[in-house]
Amino acid sequence: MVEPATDTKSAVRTVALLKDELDIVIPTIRNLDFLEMWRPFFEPYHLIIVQDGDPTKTIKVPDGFDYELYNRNDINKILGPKASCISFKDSACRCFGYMVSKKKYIFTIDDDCFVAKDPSGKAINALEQHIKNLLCPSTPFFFNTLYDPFREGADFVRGYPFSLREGVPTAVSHGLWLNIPDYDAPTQLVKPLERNTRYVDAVMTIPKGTLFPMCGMNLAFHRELIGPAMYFGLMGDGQPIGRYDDMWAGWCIKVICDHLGLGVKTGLPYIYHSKASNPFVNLRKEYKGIFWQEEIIPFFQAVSLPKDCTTVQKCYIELAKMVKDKLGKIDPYFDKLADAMVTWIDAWDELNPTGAANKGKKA
Ligand SMILES: O=c1ccn([C@@H]2O[C@H](COP(=O)(O)OP(=O)(O)O[C@H]3OC[C@H](O)[C@H](O)[C@H]3O)[C@@H](O)[C@H]2O)c(=O)[nH]1
Ligand SMILES: [Mn+2]
Repeated sequence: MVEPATDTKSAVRTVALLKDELDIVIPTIRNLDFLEMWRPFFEPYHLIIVQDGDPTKTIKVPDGFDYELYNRNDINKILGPKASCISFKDSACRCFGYMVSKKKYIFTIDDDCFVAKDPSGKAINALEQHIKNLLCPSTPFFFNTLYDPFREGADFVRGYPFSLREGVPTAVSHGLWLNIPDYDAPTQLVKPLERNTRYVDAVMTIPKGTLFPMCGMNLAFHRELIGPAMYFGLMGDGQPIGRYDDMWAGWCIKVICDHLGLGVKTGLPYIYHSKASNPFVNLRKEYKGIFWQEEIIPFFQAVSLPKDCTTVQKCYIELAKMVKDKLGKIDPYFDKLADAMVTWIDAWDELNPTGAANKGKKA
Protein backbone atom coordinates (compact mmCIF):
# COMPACT_ATOMS: atom_id res chain seq x y z
CA MET A 1 0.00 0.00 0.00
CA VAL A 2 1.52 3.37 -0.96
CA GLU A 3 0.49 6.69 0.53
CA PRO A 4 1.10 10.30 -0.45
CA ALA A 5 3.46 12.42 1.58
CA THR A 6 0.73 14.37 3.36
CA ASP A 7 3.00 16.35 5.66
CA THR A 8 5.37 18.16 3.28
CA LYS A 9 5.61 21.26 5.48
CA SER A 10 8.66 19.73 7.13
CA ALA A 11 10.18 18.86 3.76
CA VAL A 12 13.62 20.37 3.35
CA ARG A 13 13.41 23.40 1.10
CA THR A 14 16.43 22.97 -1.16
CA VAL A 15 17.64 25.66 -3.56
CA ALA A 16 14.96 26.15 -6.21
CA LEU A 17 16.97 25.13 -9.28
CA LEU A 18 16.15 27.04 -12.53
CA LYS A 19 13.70 29.17 -10.54
CA ASP A 20 13.56 31.88 -13.21
CA GLU A 21 13.94 29.56 -16.18
CA LEU A 22 11.08 27.13 -15.62
CA ASP A 23 7.28 27.39 -15.69
CA ILE A 24 4.91 24.85 -14.16
CA VAL A 25 1.89 24.23 -16.43
CA ILE A 26 -1.30 22.82 -14.89
CA PRO A 27 -4.46 21.98 -16.89
CA THR A 28 -7.47 22.10 -14.62
CA ILE A 29 -11.22 21.93 -14.21
CA ARG A 30 -10.97 21.96 -10.39
CA ASN A 31 -9.75 24.13 -7.51
CA LEU A 32 -6.03 23.77 -7.00
CA ASP A 33 -5.88 22.78 -3.33
CA PHE A 34 -3.39 20.08 -4.30
CA LEU A 35 -0.79 22.87 -4.54
CA GLU A 36 -0.74 23.10 -0.73
CA MET A 37 1.03 19.75 -0.62
CA TRP A 38 3.54 20.88 -3.29
CA ARG A 39 4.14 24.30 -1.72
CA PRO A 40 7.69 23.61 -0.40
CA PHE A 41 8.74 22.56 -3.92
CA PHE A 42 6.57 24.72 -6.23
CA GLU A 43 6.18 28.04 -4.41
CA PRO A 44 9.37 29.61 -5.82
CA TYR A 45 8.23 28.91 -9.40
CA HIS A 46 5.82 30.65 -11.75
CA LEU A 47 2.67 28.67 -12.56
CA ILE A 48 0.73 28.76 -15.82
CA ILE A 49 -2.78 27.49 -15.15
CA VAL A 50 -4.87 26.50 -18.15
CA GLN A 51 -8.49 26.45 -17.04
CA ASP A 52 -10.53 24.08 -19.17
CA GLY A 53 -14.30 23.86 -19.49
CA ASP A 54 -16.63 26.63 -18.33
CA PRO A 55 -14.66 29.92 -18.41
CA THR A 56 -17.17 31.56 -16.05
CA LYS A 57 -16.19 29.16 -13.26
CA THR A 58 -13.70 30.61 -10.75
CA ILE A 59 -10.67 28.43 -10.06
CA LYS A 60 -9.29 28.97 -6.56
CA VAL A 61 -5.51 29.09 -6.32
CA PRO A 62 -3.98 28.92 -2.80
CA ASP A 63 -2.37 32.19 -1.65
CA GLY A 64 1.35 32.70 -2.11
CA PHE A 65 1.74 31.24 -5.58
CA ASP A 66 2.87 33.39 -8.51
CA TYR A 67 0.69 32.44 -11.48
CA GLU A 68 -1.06 33.42 -14.66
CA LEU A 69 -4.37 31.77 -15.50
CA TYR A 70 -5.91 31.35 -18.95
CA ASN A 71 -9.47 30.20 -19.62
CA ARG A 72 -11.09 29.49 -22.98
CA ASN A 73 -12.05 33.13 -23.51
CA ASP A 74 -8.41 34.14 -23.00
CA ILE A 75 -7.19 31.48 -25.44
CA ASN A 76 -9.69 32.64 -28.08
CA LYS A 77 -8.72 36.27 -27.53
CA ILE A 78 -4.97 35.60 -27.74
CA LEU A 79 -4.98 33.19 -30.68
CA GLY A 80 -8.05 34.32 -32.61
CA PRO A 81 -8.92 31.76 -35.33
CA LYS A 82 -5.75 29.80 -34.49
CA ALA A 83 -7.40 28.88 -31.16
CA SER A 84 -9.06 26.08 -33.15
CA CYS A 85 -5.90 24.03 -32.65
CA ILE A 86 -6.25 24.08 -28.84
CA SER A 87 -8.50 21.31 -27.50
CA PHE A 88 -11.52 22.09 -25.34
CA LYS A 89 -12.81 19.85 -22.53
CA ASP A 90 -9.67 17.74 -22.53
CA SER A 91 -6.38 17.98 -20.65
CA ALA A 92 -4.75 18.48 -24.06
CA CYS A 93 -5.49 22.18 -23.52
CA ARG A 94 -2.36 22.26 -21.38
CA CYS A 95 -0.18 22.76 -24.45
CA PHE A 96 -1.46 26.34 -24.64
CA GLY A 97 0.58 26.88 -21.49
CA TYR A 98 3.71 25.66 -23.26
CA MET A 99 3.08 28.17 -26.05
CA VAL A 100 2.54 31.25 -23.89
CA SER A 101 5.44 30.49 -21.57
CA LYS A 102 8.64 32.42 -22.18
CA LYS A 103 10.85 30.13 -20.16
CA LYS A 104 13.52 27.66 -21.13
CA TYR A 105 11.93 24.68 -19.36
CA ILE A 106 8.44 23.40 -18.66
CA PHE A 107 7.14 21.01 -16.01
CA THR A 108 3.51 19.92 -16.39
CA ILE A 109 1.50 18.07 -13.74
CA ASP A 110 -2.13 17.06 -13.28
CA ASP A 111 -4.12 18.44 -10.36
CA ASP A 112 -4.75 14.98 -8.90
CA CYS A 113 -1.06 14.20 -8.61
CA PHE A 114 0.26 14.50 -5.08
CA VAL A 115 3.72 14.29 -3.53
CA ALA A 116 4.87 10.66 -3.34
CA LYS A 117 7.19 9.09 -0.79
CA ASP A 118 10.35 7.20 -1.66
CA PRO A 119 11.02 3.82 0.04
CA SER A 120 12.66 5.61 2.97
CA GLY A 121 9.43 7.56 3.50
CA LYS A 122 10.93 10.87 2.32
CA ALA A 123 8.74 13.26 0.33
CA ILE A 124 9.87 13.26 -3.30
CA ASN A 125 10.63 16.63 -4.87
CA ALA A 126 9.59 15.54 -8.36
CA LEU A 127 10.46 18.91 -9.88
CA GLU A 128 14.04 18.75 -8.60
CA GLN A 129 14.53 15.27 -10.08
CA HIS A 130 13.11 16.36 -13.46
CA ILE A 131 15.53 19.28 -13.49
CA LYS A 132 18.45 16.95 -12.73
CA ASN A 133 17.29 14.67 -15.56
CA LEU A 134 17.08 17.60 -18.01
CA LEU A 135 20.45 19.07 -17.02
CA CYS A 136 22.27 15.77 -17.49
CA PRO A 137 23.00 14.36 -20.96
CA SER A 138 21.08 11.42 -22.47
CA THR A 139 22.56 8.29 -24.09
CA PRO A 140 20.19 7.25 -26.93
CA PHE A 141 22.78 5.65 -29.19
CA PHE A 142 24.06 2.87 -26.93
CA PHE A 143 22.23 1.40 -23.91
CA ASN A 144 23.99 1.68 -20.56
CA THR A 145 23.05 -1.39 -18.50
CA LEU A 146 23.62 0.49 -15.27
CA TYR A 147 20.98 2.92 -16.49
CA ASP A 148 21.68 6.65 -16.17
CA PRO A 149 25.51 6.91 -16.06
CA PHE A 150 25.32 10.53 -14.91
CA ARG A 151 23.56 9.71 -11.62
CA GLU A 152 25.45 9.76 -8.33
CA GLY A 153 27.03 6.34 -7.76
CA ALA A 154 26.70 5.16 -11.37
CA ASP A 155 28.82 5.38 -14.51
CA PHE A 156 29.27 3.89 -17.96
CA VAL A 157 29.90 0.17 -17.79
CA ARG A 158 32.73 -1.75 -19.37
CA GLY A 159 32.35 -1.95 -23.16
CA TYR A 160 30.56 1.36 -23.44
CA PRO A 161 32.22 3.23 -26.32
CA PHE A 162 34.19 6.21 -25.04
CA SER A 163 33.30 8.10 -28.20
CA LEU A 164 29.66 8.07 -27.04
CA ARG A 165 30.16 8.94 -23.39
CA GLU A 166 29.60 12.68 -23.80
CA GLY A 167 25.95 11.90 -24.50
CA VAL A 168 23.47 14.32 -26.10
CA PRO A 169 21.30 17.15 -24.71
CA THR A 170 18.20 15.92 -22.88
CA ALA A 171 14.94 17.28 -24.30
CA VAL A 172 12.36 15.36 -22.25
CA SER A 173 12.10 13.91 -18.73
CA HIS A 174 9.15 11.53 -18.35
CA GLY A 175 8.19 10.77 -14.76
CA LEU A 176 6.06 7.93 -13.35
CA TRP A 177 3.24 7.42 -10.89
CA LEU A 178 2.64 5.47 -7.68
CA ASN A 179 -0.88 4.34 -6.70
CA ILE A 180 -3.16 4.80 -9.76
CA PRO A 181 -1.11 3.74 -12.81
CA ASP A 182 -1.74 5.37 -16.20
CA TYR A 183 -3.65 2.43 -17.70
CA ASP A 184 -5.95 2.54 -20.73
CA ALA A 185 -9.67 1.94 -20.19
CA PRO A 186 -9.75 -1.80 -21.07
CA THR A 187 -6.94 -2.46 -18.58
CA GLN A 188 -8.62 -0.25 -15.98
CA LEU A 189 -11.84 -2.28 -16.43
CA VAL A 190 -10.09 -5.62 -16.11
CA LYS A 191 -7.93 -4.52 -13.15
CA PRO A 192 -9.95 -1.88 -11.26
CA LEU A 193 -8.14 -2.45 -7.98
CA GLU A 194 -4.60 -2.62 -9.29
CA ARG A 195 -2.29 -0.05 -7.74
CA ASN A 196 1.31 0.60 -8.59
CA THR A 197 3.30 0.10 -5.39
CA ARG A 198 6.64 -0.59 -7.06
CA TYR A 199 9.24 2.16 -6.74
CA VAL A 200 11.99 1.51 -9.29
CA ASP A 201 15.03 3.63 -8.53
CA ALA A 202 16.12 4.21 -12.14
CA VAL A 203 16.29 6.85 -14.84
CA MET A 204 17.05 5.65 -18.35
CA THR A 205 17.34 7.08 -21.83
CA ILE A 206 14.84 5.68 -24.30
CA PRO A 207 17.02 4.36 -27.13
CA LYS A 208 17.00 6.02 -30.54
CA GLY A 209 14.45 4.38 -32.86
CA THR A 210 12.19 3.33 -30.00
CA LEU A 211 8.80 4.92 -29.43
CA PHE A 212 7.14 5.10 -26.01
CA PRO A 213 3.71 5.98 -24.52
CA MET A 214 4.33 9.47 -23.12
CA CYS A 215 2.04 10.41 -20.22
CA GLY A 216 1.43 14.10 -19.58
CA MET A 217 0.69 13.65 -15.88
CA ASN A 218 4.25 14.15 -14.62
CA LEU A 219 6.38 15.48 -17.49
CA ALA A 220 9.15 18.00 -17.98
CA PHE A 221 10.90 19.21 -21.09
CA HIS A 222 13.46 21.64 -22.48
CA ARG A 223 11.12 24.12 -24.19
CA GLU A 224 13.83 25.71 -26.31
CA LEU A 225 14.98 22.33 -27.65
CA ILE A 226 11.63 20.62 -28.32
CA GLY A 227 8.77 22.93 -27.30
CA PRO A 228 7.28 23.49 -30.78
CA ALA A 229 6.76 19.72 -31.14
CA MET A 230 4.92 19.38 -27.81
CA TYR A 231 1.49 19.87 -29.40
CA PHE A 232 -1.12 17.73 -27.64
CA GLY A 233 -3.35 17.43 -30.70
CA LEU A 234 -7.09 17.78 -31.29
CA MET A 235 -8.94 16.00 -28.48
CA GLY A 236 -12.10 16.37 -26.41
CA ASP A 237 -15.12 18.42 -27.46
CA GLY A 238 -16.11 17.81 -31.09
CA GLN A 239 -13.31 15.31 -31.67
CA PRO A 240 -13.61 11.52 -32.27
CA ILE A 241 -10.86 10.71 -29.80
CA GLY A 242 -9.54 11.61 -26.37
CA ARG A 243 -6.75 10.52 -23.98
CA TYR A 244 -4.33 10.29 -26.86
CA ASP A 245 -3.12 13.88 -26.43
CA ASP A 246 0.12 13.06 -24.67
CA MET A 247 0.57 9.87 -26.68
CA TRP A 248 0.43 11.79 -29.97
CA ALA A 249 2.86 14.39 -28.67
CA GLY A 250 5.16 11.65 -27.38
CA TRP A 251 5.35 9.94 -30.76
CA CYS A 252 5.99 13.24 -32.55
CA ILE A 253 8.68 14.45 -30.13
CA LYS A 254 10.46 11.10 -30.12
CA VAL A 255 10.91 10.88 -33.91
CA ILE A 256 12.04 14.52 -33.93
CA CYS A 257 14.44 14.01 -31.00
CA ASP A 258 15.87 10.96 -32.77
CA HIS A 259 16.32 13.03 -35.94
CA LEU A 260 17.91 16.03 -34.17
CA GLY A 261 20.08 13.92 -31.85
CA LEU A 262 18.27 14.84 -28.63
CA GLY A 263 17.52 12.59 -25.66
CA VAL A 264 14.34 11.43 -23.92
CA LYS A 265 14.53 9.97 -20.41
CA THR A 266 11.97 8.00 -18.39
CA GLY A 267 11.83 6.78 -14.79
CA LEU A 268 12.26 8.88 -11.66
CA PRO A 269 10.62 11.00 -10.37
CA TYR A 270 7.44 9.43 -9.08
CA ILE A 271 4.32 11.33 -8.12
CA TYR A 272 1.34 9.89 -6.26
CA HIS A 273 -1.62 9.66 -8.66
CA SER A 274 -4.61 9.98 -6.34
CA LYS A 275 -7.67 9.12 -8.40
CA ALA A 276 -8.68 6.96 -11.34
CA SER A 277 -10.86 8.63 -13.94
CA ASN A 278 -14.01 6.83 -15.03
CA PRO A 279 -13.06 3.78 -17.15
CA PHE A 280 -16.34 3.81 -19.07
CA VAL A 281 -15.96 7.47 -20.00
CA ASN A 282 -12.33 6.73 -20.84
CA LEU A 283 -13.33 3.78 -23.06
CA ARG A 284 -15.61 6.02 -25.09
CA LYS A 285 -12.77 8.54 -25.51
CA GLU A 286 -10.10 5.94 -26.32
CA TYR A 287 -11.76 3.27 -28.39
CA LYS A 288 -10.97 4.63 -31.86
CA GLY A 289 -7.42 5.26 -30.74
CA ILE A 290 -7.03 1.66 -29.62
CA PHE A 291 -7.42 0.36 -33.16
CA TRP A 292 -6.09 3.42 -35.00
CA GLN A 293 -2.81 3.17 -33.13
CA GLU A 294 -2.12 -0.20 -34.77
CA GLU A 295 -1.60 1.86 -37.95
CA ILE A 296 -0.25 5.02 -36.30
CA ILE A 297 2.67 3.27 -34.62
CA PRO A 298 4.04 1.68 -37.84
CA PHE A 299 3.70 5.13 -39.43
CA PHE A 300 5.89 6.75 -36.77
CA GLN A 301 8.32 3.81 -36.84
CA ALA A 302 8.80 4.41 -40.56
CA VAL A 303 9.18 8.20 -40.32
CA SER A 304 12.41 9.48 -41.83
CA LEU A 305 12.82 13.25 -41.77
CA PRO A 306 14.86 14.99 -44.51
CA LYS A 307 18.37 16.23 -43.67
CA ASP A 308 17.36 19.85 -44.30
CA CYS A 309 14.91 19.66 -41.39
CA THR A 310 17.32 21.27 -38.95
CA THR A 311 14.86 22.93 -36.59
CA VAL A 312 11.91 21.57 -34.63
CA GLN A 313 9.47 23.69 -36.60
CA LYS A 314 10.77 22.39 -39.94
CA CYS A 315 10.60 18.81 -38.65
CA TYR A 316 7.09 19.33 -37.36
CA ILE A 317 5.76 20.84 -40.58
CA GLU A 318 7.29 17.94 -42.52
CA LEU A 319 5.67 15.51 -40.09
CA ALA A 320 2.30 17.19 -40.58
CA LYS A 321 2.61 16.64 -44.34
CA MET A 322 3.37 12.95 -43.73
CA VAL A 323 0.38 12.64 -41.37
CA LYS A 324 -1.94 14.08 -44.01
CA ASP A 325 -0.42 11.92 -46.71
CA LYS A 326 -0.15 8.62 -44.88
CA LEU A 327 -2.76 8.71 -42.08
CA GLY A 328 -5.47 10.70 -43.85
CA LYS A 329 -6.72 7.46 -45.42
CA ILE A 330 -7.51 6.01 -41.98
CA ASP A 331 -10.00 8.76 -41.13
CA PRO A 332 -10.67 12.40 -42.15
CA TYR A 333 -9.72 13.25 -38.53
CA PHE A 334 -6.04 12.96 -39.48
CA ASP A 335 -6.45 15.55 -42.23
CA LYS A 336 -7.87 17.90 -39.60
CA LEU A 337 -5.08 16.97 -37.19
CA ALA A 338 -2.39 17.59 -39.80
CA ASP A 339 -3.86 21.04 -40.50
CA ALA A 340 -4.03 21.72 -36.75
CA MET A 341 -0.34 20.79 -36.43
CA VAL A 342 0.50 23.53 -38.94
CA THR A 343 -1.80 26.00 -37.18
CA TRP A 344 -0.06 25.16 -33.91
CA ILE A 345 3.37 26.00 -35.38
CA ASP A 346 2.02 29.24 -36.88
CA ALA A 347 0.57 30.18 -33.48
CA TRP A 348 3.78 29.15 -31.69
CA ASP A 349 5.92 31.32 -34.01
CA GLU A 350 3.47 34.21 -33.70
CA LEU A 351 3.68 34.13 -29.87
CA ASN A 352 7.41 33.38 -29.85
CA PRO A 353 8.73 35.59 -32.68
CA THR A 354 12.28 36.33 -31.52
CA GLY A 355 15.53 34.44 -30.85
CA ALA A 356 16.85 30.98 -31.61
CA ALA A 357 15.13 29.84 -28.45
CA ASN A 358 11.79 30.09 -30.10
CA LYS A 359 12.77 29.14 -33.58
CA GLY A 360 13.86 25.73 -32.40
CA LYS A 361 17.58 25.16 -31.96
CA LYS A 362 19.53 23.95 -34.92
CA ALA A 363 20.63 20.33 -34.47
O1 LIG B 1 -11.92 17.95 -19.52
C1 LIG B 1 -10.92 17.97 -18.78
C2 LIG B 1 -10.63 16.92 -17.86
C3 LIG B 1 -9.51 17.01 -17.04
N1 LIG B 1 -8.70 18.08 -17.13
C4 LIG B 1 -7.49 18.17 -16.28
O2 LIG B 1 -6.54 17.27 -16.85
C5 LIG B 1 -5.84 16.58 -15.82
C6 LIG B 1 -6.10 15.11 -15.96
O3 LIG B 1 -7.41 14.85 -15.58
P1 LIG B 1 -7.79 13.51 -14.73
O4 LIG B 1 -6.76 13.31 -13.69
O5 LIG B 1 -9.21 13.64 -14.31
O6 LIG B 1 -7.71 12.37 -15.84
P2 LIG B 1 -6.69 11.14 -16.00
O7 LIG B 1 -7.39 10.07 -16.74
O8 LIG B 1 -6.05 10.75 -14.71
O9 LIG B 1 -5.59 11.83 -16.96
C7 LIG B 1 -4.67 11.06 -17.70
O10 LIG B 1 -5.22 10.59 -18.90
C8 LIG B 1 -5.68 11.61 -19.78
C9 LIG B 1 -4.59 12.63 -20.08
O11 LIG B 1 -3.66 12.14 -21.01
C10 LIG B 1 -3.90 13.10 -18.83
O12 LIG B 1 -2.74 13.85 -19.11
C11 LIG B 1 -3.47 11.90 -18.04
O13 LIG B 1 -2.93 12.35 -16.85
C12 LIG B 1 -6.32 17.19 -14.50
O14 LIG B 1 -5.41 18.20 -14.13
C13 LIG B 1 -7.69 17.73 -14.84
O15 LIG B 1 -8.07 18.83 -14.02
C14 LIG B 1 -8.93 19.11 -18.04
O16 LIG B 1 -8.15 20.09 -18.12
N2 LIG B 1 -10.06 19.02 -18.84
MN1 LIG C 1 -5.63 11.74 -12.96
